[in-house]
Amino acid sequence: MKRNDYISWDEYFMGISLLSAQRSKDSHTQVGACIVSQDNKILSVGYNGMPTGCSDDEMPWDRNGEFLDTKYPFVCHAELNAILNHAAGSLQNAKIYVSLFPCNECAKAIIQSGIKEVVYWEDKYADTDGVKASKKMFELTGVKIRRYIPTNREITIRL
Ligand SMILES: Nc1ccn([C@H]2C[C@H](O)[C@@H](COP(=O)(O)O)O2)c(=O)n1
Ligand SMILES: [Zn+2]
Repeated sequence: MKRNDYISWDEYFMGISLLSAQRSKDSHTQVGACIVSQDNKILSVGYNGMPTGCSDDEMPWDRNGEFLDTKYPFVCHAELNAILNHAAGSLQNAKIYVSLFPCNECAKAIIQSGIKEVVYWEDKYADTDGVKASKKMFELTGVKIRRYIPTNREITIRL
């Protein structure tokens, strides 16, 4: 008999986004992203981290202080990493599952890559101009945004 308590597509892809975030070295905010084709094939994943070749141990992870002493000018966002990690093929009409609503820079990359839907977990920076700009660009370009509705399903993975 077929089991019927399997996870939904949304749970599967948001789960992968949240799992990917666990790879982040950022102690304040860990972000994960999972890009999926129209027919629910996983195309790419990413998380926020320093650019390849920039040592996680040497780069700053601070939030405050002189700009160049903080993580902000250096860290590569989860969404951008997921887009760039997709080495081959097109992202046209794809969906992106993200654990945090995209900033304006990632929004531009999402739009330019052809992604047509953003499914997000959290929008904790909704009051910032960056996120307001993202929403304006998504609206103008017809990129659908949808908040993931938590199901409260618990899955234990013993590693
Ligand atoms: N949509 C986003 C927004 C932010 N990030 C990254 C960039 C930083 O590593 C971290 C935010 O740090 P905070 O200011 O909360 O200390 O999250 C991202 O990958 N995607
Ligand atoms: Zn971003």
